[in-house]
Amino acid sequence: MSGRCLIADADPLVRATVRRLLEEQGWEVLEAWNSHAVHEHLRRAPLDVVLLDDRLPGIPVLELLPELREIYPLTSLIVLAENASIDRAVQLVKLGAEQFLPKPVELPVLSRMMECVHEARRTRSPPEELDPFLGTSPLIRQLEATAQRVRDSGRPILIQGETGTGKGVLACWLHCQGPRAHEPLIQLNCAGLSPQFLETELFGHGRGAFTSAVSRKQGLLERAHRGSVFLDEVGDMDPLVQPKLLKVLEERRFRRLGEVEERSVDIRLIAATHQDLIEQVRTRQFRGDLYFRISTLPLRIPALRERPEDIPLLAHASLEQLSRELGRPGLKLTPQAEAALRAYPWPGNLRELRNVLERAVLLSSRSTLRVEDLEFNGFAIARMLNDFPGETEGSPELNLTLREVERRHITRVLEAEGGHVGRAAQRLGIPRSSLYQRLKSLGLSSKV
Ligand SMILES: Nc1ncnc2c1ncn2[C@@H]1O[C@H](COP(=O)(O)OP(=O)(O)OP(=O)(O)O)[C@@H](O)[C@H]1O
Repeated sequence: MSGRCLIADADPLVRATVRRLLEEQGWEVLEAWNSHAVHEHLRRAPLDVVLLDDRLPGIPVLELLPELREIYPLTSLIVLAENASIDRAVQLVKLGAEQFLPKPVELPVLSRMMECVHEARRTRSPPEELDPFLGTSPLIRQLEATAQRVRDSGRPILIQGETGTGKGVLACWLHCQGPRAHEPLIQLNCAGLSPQFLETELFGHGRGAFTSAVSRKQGLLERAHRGSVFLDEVGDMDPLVQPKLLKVLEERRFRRLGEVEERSVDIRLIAATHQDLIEQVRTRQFRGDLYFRISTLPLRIPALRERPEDIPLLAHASLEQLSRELGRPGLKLTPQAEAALRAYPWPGNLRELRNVLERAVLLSSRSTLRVEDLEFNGFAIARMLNDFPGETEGSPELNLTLREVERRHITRVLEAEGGHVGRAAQRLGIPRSSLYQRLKSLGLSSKV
């Protein structure tokens, strides 16, 4: 058996006994005598299992467990407890303990438990990582090249892109492929958070900082020490909190709410937004100094409609994933269904593509999906089915030429944009001049 485990117990005798047993089983064993040392070990390198004494000095185990669960979801936590009741065991498991073992520890029981944990970890399939750069379009190739260049820099990164373009997926890639990969990645969505909640989440608070602050709380920045913080929807960050974030980025120092003592922290910020931050700076919703600080390395993820040539590849990758997840091998699309996917403007981007395909797979018993299996959102569905009608034998629309399909699609996008050629061209992913040329060659007018 192999794996890295940590025995966290203030009693050196317990540590030595457990260490001997586990080393005989082939585990690499580390020791900690308080909660601080547990965090230190976990920060340095990933651990498969942490054996945690219920009365470990430092942060109380009831606080430590959910914290570890959140920051290190892949580490198994086993609590060792003296005179513990069933209620206590249930409470510990609810807070994130995977197993519970009464003290004094019976070594054969511990040995068996570690074998089970090892077996469960061995058979647990790793979460599937999504490739943020799937596609051959110049826009996505350029994004990958820029992301590769900025990946290893410790400077803040700003990811911009419409909803569902994969900003979160790219943030994970930047962290997991970068030099901080073995340190925590902590994520927070700033949308809709009150300034006080956002501040305590980020910076933590001291005891009595406000009425309900009965104990001290470590903020996300501290938990992300040496790792990365992913702040999603950073454009929604309350203006009261923005200068405090700027201070952390510039001086690497901050204060917990209600404390005077300054703490230092080393984090890499990855921020994301679907908003136009420059416009927000202009309207004074976002501080200019913070914008300049976080936007030195900007990455813009293109919308799906700007790279329609990537849609078939992305759709097939999603179908392969769905095949594995749902046990439905050989999922495919008819050429007409593929064309319908390419023609749709995808306001919800990759998230919507995945949803449309998942719904189609779940609702259809066919393994080759047809146009009528695809259900697009709202108004688009009627139009899509008009343009790409059912694939029943002999359907006259099957005889539509590509030119006719193109004509119908351009008309539809122009209508949706109220005849605005610039915006329609953007949606179609082509330059304005090309759209004018196409309108002319198809005998269409931009007036709708
Ligand atoms: N590279 C990708 N390959 C396949 N699917 C993807 C990819 N990127 C994103 N998705 C799909 O889109 C969903 C949304 O991704 P993500 O949350 O990263 O987008 P986002 O831009 O952060 O969205 P929001 O603006 O709403 O926060 C994912 O759960 C996944 O289903």
